[in-house]
Amino acid sequence: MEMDSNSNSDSNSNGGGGVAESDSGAEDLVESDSGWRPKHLLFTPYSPPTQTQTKSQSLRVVVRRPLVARLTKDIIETYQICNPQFRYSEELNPKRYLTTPSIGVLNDGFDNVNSDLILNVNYVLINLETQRRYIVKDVLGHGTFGQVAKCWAPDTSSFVAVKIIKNQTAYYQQALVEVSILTTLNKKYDPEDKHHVVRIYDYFVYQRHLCISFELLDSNLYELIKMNQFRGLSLSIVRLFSKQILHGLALLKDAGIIHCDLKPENILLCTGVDTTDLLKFSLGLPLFPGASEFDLLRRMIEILGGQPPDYLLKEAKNTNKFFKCIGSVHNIENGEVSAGIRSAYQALTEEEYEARELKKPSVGKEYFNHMNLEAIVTNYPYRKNLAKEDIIKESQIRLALIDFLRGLVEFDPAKRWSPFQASKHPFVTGEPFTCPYKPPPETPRLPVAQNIRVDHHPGGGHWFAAGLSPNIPGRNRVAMHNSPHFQVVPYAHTNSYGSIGSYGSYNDSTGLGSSYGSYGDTNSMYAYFSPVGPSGMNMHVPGNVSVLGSSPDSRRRIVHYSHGNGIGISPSAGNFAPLPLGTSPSQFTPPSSYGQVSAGSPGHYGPTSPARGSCHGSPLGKMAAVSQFNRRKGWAYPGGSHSQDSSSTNWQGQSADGTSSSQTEGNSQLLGNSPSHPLSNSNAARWKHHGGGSGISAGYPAIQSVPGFFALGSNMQYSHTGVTHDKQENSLALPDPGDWDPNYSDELLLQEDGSDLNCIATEFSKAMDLGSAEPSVEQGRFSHISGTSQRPNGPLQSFSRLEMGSVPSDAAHAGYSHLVSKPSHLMPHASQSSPSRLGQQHQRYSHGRPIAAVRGSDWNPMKVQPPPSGYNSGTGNSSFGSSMSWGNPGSIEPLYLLFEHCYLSPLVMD
Ligand SMILES: Nc1ncnc2c1ncn2[C@@H]1O[C@H](COP(=O)(O)OP(=O)(O)OP(=O)(O)O)[C@@H](O)[C@H]1O
Repeated sequence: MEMDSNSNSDSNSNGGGGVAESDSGAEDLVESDSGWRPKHLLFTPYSPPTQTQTKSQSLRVVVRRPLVARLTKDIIETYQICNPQFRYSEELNPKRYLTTPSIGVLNDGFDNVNSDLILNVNYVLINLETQRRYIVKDVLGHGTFGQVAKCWAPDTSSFVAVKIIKNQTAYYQQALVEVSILTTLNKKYDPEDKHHVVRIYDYFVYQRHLCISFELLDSNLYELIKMNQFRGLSLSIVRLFSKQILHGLALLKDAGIIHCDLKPENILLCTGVDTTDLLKFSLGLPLFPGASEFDLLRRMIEILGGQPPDYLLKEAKNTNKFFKCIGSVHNIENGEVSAGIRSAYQALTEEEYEARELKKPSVGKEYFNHMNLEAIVTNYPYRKNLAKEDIIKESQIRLALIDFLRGLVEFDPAKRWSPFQASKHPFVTGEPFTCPYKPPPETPRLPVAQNIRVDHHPGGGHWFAAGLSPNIPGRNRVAMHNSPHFQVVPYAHTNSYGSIGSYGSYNDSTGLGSSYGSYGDTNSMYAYFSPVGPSGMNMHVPGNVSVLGSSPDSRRRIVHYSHGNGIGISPSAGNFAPLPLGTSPSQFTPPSSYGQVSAGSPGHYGPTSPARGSCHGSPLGKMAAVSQFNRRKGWAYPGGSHSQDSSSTNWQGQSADGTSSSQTEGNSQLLGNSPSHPLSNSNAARWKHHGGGSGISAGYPAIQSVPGFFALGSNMQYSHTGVTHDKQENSLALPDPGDWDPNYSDELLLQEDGSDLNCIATEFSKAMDLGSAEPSVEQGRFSHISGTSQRPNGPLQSFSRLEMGSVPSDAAHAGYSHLVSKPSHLMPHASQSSPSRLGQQHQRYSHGRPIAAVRGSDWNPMKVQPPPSGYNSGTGNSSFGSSMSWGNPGSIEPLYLLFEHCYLSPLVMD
């Protein structure tokens, strides 16, 4: 072959040369004409080649492409040289599947056995309404709800992350809630993208899968910690993260949203973190690596030196499971706790628990020799070779950290700091720490949902509007839904509640430690809903009452959300449906004995899935569980339930007397003093040190973030009002979980608590018209971004500051029409005029999640008992057990505050 013979020429000298060159051919001609003339050859005057020469020359073109190029990027050309008949066609390419398993067994072969859309590289997702295309390039991650793919959006010449929801009803519906929440947060609460909430760009249905397009972010916190070999992060990074997370939480609080799945995987980084800063200090301590609820509670009581207050224990569902009554509950009859009076409850010992429950509790191993927070933190070995003054400085920061943590994990929700209060802590602000921290009064909150207006976009690529339905056995594509008047109405589970808090992953759910750290306010919200009204949301604000509705027509049904119910958490964040699927176990937890939704478990749902787990079949999961707490708290949820029709698949109006007393922000101020944390509880002392312990074995339930103690943002209360509710007329035969979950039964739902038939807000998603995630472009946004350290390379898209769902009409007004080629659901951030964005993304992804945290040799190893020489210890002691092993993420319980479905994207180094 010509290519082969020429490949021995001096191609190496021109490895990166052009496609074809003719130098050597010319030399040959000269030689053949005049023989060998060594000296003169180089300087022979130029003369145009003769015809013969030209012909000869064309026959001897040398392709000086390097072999590797010819066999890779030039392979098609090479093939054609080998075989002139060869014609390339993209279709001949073998598909590189990104989804596992990749065998199509559902949804006409589009979905695998897990109801995941089978993706391959270059698979094109299309928003059929806008014709916007998303070309799949890679998979970024998996979650309970589906896959997240890195996609190229040709429209905007940018990469985005597209979450492709499993083709199942519950997931679809819950994902719509995610869309609602994020749209609201983006547009209404954080139009300038200052609060570290991921931006949503678009959503649509493709091949029966709801697809949600997000800004592309980077690694998640779990990956970062993992890369650092689970040794924690430097205090400065912890501080930075805390600050940004708290800002995000504060926003959620204002929006009346509770994040129920805080875990490292749900904190995404914006850019690579400067890992050199990891070299200063590390405190990667999983404070509560509980292997079971019992174990978790035991650790919390021991390490924090207290226990939940009696007024909570009195109401908690599972108090009897973990506590024994040792005193009179008289003093707490009215929800009061008298200071100084010994608790009426004492935590069970391991033996007592076993005797009561007839099973041994799973108990994980102990990592610390010191069994209270102060000792653990202060005795953590200092980095070796640290100068004395640095040790003093760091010890001060550690004290601040202890106080900070105390405020976050305070047992008593009445004393627990709000995100805003926590964000002012010296540990976060970097100010000198004067112990104890006195939090400032909570800022007055915005009335929840006030002025929110969500346009209804029935044709907006919606699943139903597109005439599609999820893959529900017995139900096919739903043509009847293909109506402009159709409004997505999820199936109803008005009577479903999981256990309190976010511990669907436990084998035994506890009633403790839920997210009851909220205060009510006196605002109320009405939600109007019409099954037929194509109109937008209509707000009416009578006094301090905000109204969220979808139609003014007479068929509306009204829900009155009162925020005046005192301490207790909103059952549903009011204007959003609860999370029907609960949470997924973090990777950062012990292995779960429950099967999380996994690629290999078709039809199996997460531990708090609609079908199983601690929700007892509840599709509502934790949000609903919270309502149960409120319901039990008389002042939080007065009166009984008055569901109109608990079995209806449609929106169920709620009634309430509206007279519930309010515990307003003022209360929180009063109660929000610096918590004192005396190791007063006798239980703390009673917990034995389980040195070495039994270790964490497979089959342990996953431990979520500590239930309740991290849910700082909650303020919406749900209560009954006297409002009557129109019955939904257009009752659609919407799917029941029994249709798709073989293990579902109504009995299971009722089994939990038959009185809870009108548990709140799962229905709200029915009333929640999803505004399109249409962005607008604002001049200010660009300058803002360039002027701040927040996501400097982040998206330049912004949603309208106006009403949610409004068409992106202000782009032109803002003078940015040149950036928007056409009205777009997608942000224009990655337009050609935004090279930094593209560059950034490239940079981020070409590294394949570029955060690399390499611990220097001067780090304290985590296995430090006794501490290696050269380590300083603040007290001269090492506090770590010799058995401590940090290599197994499964044994670590995170101390991180994380968001589910409202991803924070916090991490840009100052
Ligand atoms: N915008 C994004 N940019 C980059 N990666 C992302 C983005 N969104 C999600 N991911 C990756 O995909 C993973 C799964 O996403 P996500 O948590 O949203 O799914 P999920 O089904 O809601 O998960 P779960 O409910 O189990 O937490 C994340 O942990 C993250 O690694």
